[in-house]
Amino acid sequence: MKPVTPLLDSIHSPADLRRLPASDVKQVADELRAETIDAVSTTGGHLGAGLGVVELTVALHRVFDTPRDKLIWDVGHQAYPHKILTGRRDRIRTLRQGGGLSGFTRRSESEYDPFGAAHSSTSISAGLGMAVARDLKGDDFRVVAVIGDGAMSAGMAYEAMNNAGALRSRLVVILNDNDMSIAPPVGAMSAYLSRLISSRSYRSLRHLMRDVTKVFPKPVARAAKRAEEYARGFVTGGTLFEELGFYYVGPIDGHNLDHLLPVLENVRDADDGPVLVHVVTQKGKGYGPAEAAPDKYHGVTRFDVITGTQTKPKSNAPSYTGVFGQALIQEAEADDRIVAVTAAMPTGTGLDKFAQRFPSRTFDVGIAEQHAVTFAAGMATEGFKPFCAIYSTFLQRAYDQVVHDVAIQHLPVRFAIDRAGLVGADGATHAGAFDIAYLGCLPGMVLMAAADEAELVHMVATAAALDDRPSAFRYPRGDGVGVELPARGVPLALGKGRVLREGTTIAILSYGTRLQECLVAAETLGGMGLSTTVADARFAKPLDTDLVEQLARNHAVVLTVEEGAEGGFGSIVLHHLARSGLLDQGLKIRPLTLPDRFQDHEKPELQYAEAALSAQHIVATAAAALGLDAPITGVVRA
Ligand SMILES: Cc1ncc(C[n+]2csc(CCOP(=O)(O)OP(=O)(O)O)c2C)c(N)n1
Ligand SMILES: CC(=O)[C@@H](O)[C@H](O)COP(=O)(O)O
Ligand SMILES: [Mg+2]
Repeated sequence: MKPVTPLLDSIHSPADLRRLPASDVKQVADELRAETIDAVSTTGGHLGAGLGVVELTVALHRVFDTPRDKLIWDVGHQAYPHKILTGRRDRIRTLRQGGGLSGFTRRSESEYDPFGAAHSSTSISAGLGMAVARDLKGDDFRVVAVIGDGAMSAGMAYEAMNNAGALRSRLVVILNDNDMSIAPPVGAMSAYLSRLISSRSYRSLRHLMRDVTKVFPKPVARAAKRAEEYARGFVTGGTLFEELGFYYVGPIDGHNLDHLLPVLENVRDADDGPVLVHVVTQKGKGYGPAEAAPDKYHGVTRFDVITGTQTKPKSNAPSYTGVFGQALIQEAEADDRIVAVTAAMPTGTGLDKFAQRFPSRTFDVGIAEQHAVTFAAGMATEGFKPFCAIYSTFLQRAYDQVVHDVAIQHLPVRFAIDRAGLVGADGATHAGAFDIAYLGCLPGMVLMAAADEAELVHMVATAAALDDRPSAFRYPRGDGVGVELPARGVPLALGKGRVLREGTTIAILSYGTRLQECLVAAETLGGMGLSTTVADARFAKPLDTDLVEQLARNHAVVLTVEEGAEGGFGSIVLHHLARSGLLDQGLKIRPLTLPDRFQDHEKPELQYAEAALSAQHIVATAAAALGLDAPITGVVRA
């Protein structure tokens, strides 16, 4: 049953919220929470983070003049209540569905989203950029960046604060500290924030206001007060944020509107330098199941609001992530030099199981992909065998570390690249589209893509055995195809593919899990009288040049198929064929890749149809190369 929300029903934009009497604001927050829970129960998506910022969202839109004042949500996964308040309530039950609202902030979606996000720790940099641009233009809007404690583990946040402290531009940073990342937070910074909270505990409103008014005095008294402020910082030891040039306010109970509203009003009117407001919240606040298990309710499938039970789709196959985690445990049982590194995604990468088995050989470094890669490189110099498990999209952030710290030094770091290919509801920001291209151009890398879960087990073993160079193997989000798993992986012959089906006219060379679609396509082509070979390349680097040349020589048409952007596997094959002169003889080659555009959130199978990578698109492409027609039903590539 839909929640009853009379006040929320009267709010069509934050201006309506600002017109309500103060006595109504708490009820607005309660209704907003109920609406968020109900909406996410029908769509799935990120739940706990949004519930934790309901009061903060209401307070920010009430105090600041959005959208003229810029409100930037870090990651953007907590922005569903913000979307409801900013004119998108009518579409909130389309969240993350094809054609519906994005699960993150997005500039093209609303003027209330001044900066798009989904990868973490960008908000302070973006906010500072806006603040400095405002100053250069002589404008006077305010800029507020809301960043979580988990996101505060990333280097970018400190790069931005370092710059902000020096520039002294007017900027408000809200540190939303719920003492959680997706998993429990890790590291010294997290411990520091906990100490900060316990040493100051929650300040009374009287104390907070005294501190806040002390630091934002009338202009005449400003210089003297600044001296006093610095003196106070020395006496109390200050906070890290004060040392970086921010005025620190907090800790504040982020669910108490009587505290939030006056403090935000004061910092809104501050006209000197950056301010950091430390707000303490609870992830999942106000929804029992999410409060009890914030990790499990970070991202949810559809669920029953009464019981909290999430709908799990039935599957006959294990997830690739689970298979990876298990295969790595098997390898690590036999080789105590194997260690595992995750950047704040222990469950998402399957390393949670590895951590249970080998706690001292597992390293969760927090949201810090750059550090994760160089840390792994350092371990490799000492003879360890690091497996750095990072989603394809998040590894983008650590590209220079992959090049400079790993590849140039030929260090045998193993990259387990999860979420390779399209990921569905998280959309373009999370798609693993580029890793084949960005790793494929690096000299000396070994690159593999698993065609099914058994292949993945062998690739883990292959990487474990590769001691003299860096390697990477990619696999997608979701479940395998249900093949039998080997008891233990067997290292593959380096740079050798395999032929699964022999034909004479068309050759399909697959790299990754599209192999299943290629086999279906070959069957259809066979039915059309077109004899078709299907091969699994296994390696993009080193490329199986014998196999590629043989396919080119013995077939009229060669298709390459991959779940990656242009510039990846197909390009490597094309370069080889061009250089060896095999394109000079009239061979028809068709590289099938992801399209040259960012694909929106949608069900993965529809995304692949849109990308023209489904079996019927493979058939149509092969047939068209021979001047034949093979009609496509359903989604046609845009
Ligand atoms: C660069 C990057 N790495 C990893 C992630 C995956 N991720 C999304 S939210 C999140 C936890 C963020 O914690 P916090 O900032 O404290 O926000 P909370 O969910 O607690 O509100 C992580 C690890 C990401 N979005 N971006
Ligand atoms: C917001 C974010 O980046 C993560 O929560 C991400 O949505 C997780 O994706 P998976 O569900 O694929 O682990
Ligand atoms: Mg957090």
